[in-house]
Amino acid sequence: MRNIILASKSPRRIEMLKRYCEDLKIVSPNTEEYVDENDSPQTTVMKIAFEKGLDVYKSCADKGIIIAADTVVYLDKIMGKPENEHDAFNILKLLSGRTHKVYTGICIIDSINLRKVVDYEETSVEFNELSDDLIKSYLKTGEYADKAGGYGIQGYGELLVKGIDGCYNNVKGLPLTRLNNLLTKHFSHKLL
Ligand SMILES: Cc1cn([C@H]2C[C@H](O)[C@@H](COP(=O)(O)OP(=O)(O)OP(=O)(O)O)O2)c(=O)[nH]c1=O
Repeated sequence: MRNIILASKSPRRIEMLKRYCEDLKIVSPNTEEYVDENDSPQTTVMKIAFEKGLDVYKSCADKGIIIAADTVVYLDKIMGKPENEHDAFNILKLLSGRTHKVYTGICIIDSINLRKVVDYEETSVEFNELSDDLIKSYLKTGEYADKAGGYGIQGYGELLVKGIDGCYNNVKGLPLTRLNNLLTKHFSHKLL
């Protein structure tokens, strides 16, 4: 049985993958998340996921299948985690009453057989009209801080969302179905 190594410090990614990998090894990547203005959101998340995977490939003594991911929100521009509460307020104002895309890039590296696959998943998320009062109440929960786009669909952020089209887990930061398909097709490994 090959080691599965998650290159992430995201509590959501850890929780999601742990359900399928009892002996999951977790290694935090040490990378700067640089966004090139000329890149599409799809290219951006794949590049950053690859950088995270490569960093852990270089630093981790254990060999196995390394999985890394990166999530951004896209509406008119690429949005990562808000810098502060004010930034989060402006992002949520922009998302209010509109449909945005969430992209998660996945990078899988087999450090034994030296194979690598990079891909992404896309989900559309429609937001309710958000009053300034609702945004302020939401920000008070503090949930916005470590989330792309300043909200968490799996938390109080569910009240901001009118509907989604596509993979729910992709919005939470790890598209499990796409990951399982990639693992099965390219690495002969099944999550279940
Ligand atoms: C939109 C949205 C994002 N998110 C999270 C998923 C990601 O953890 C985070 C985006 O940040 P990322 O930079 O993708 O990941 P991270 O810094 O949390 O973790 P690591 O780089 O160590 O893997 O936003 C939610 O949890 N719920 C949501 O609804």
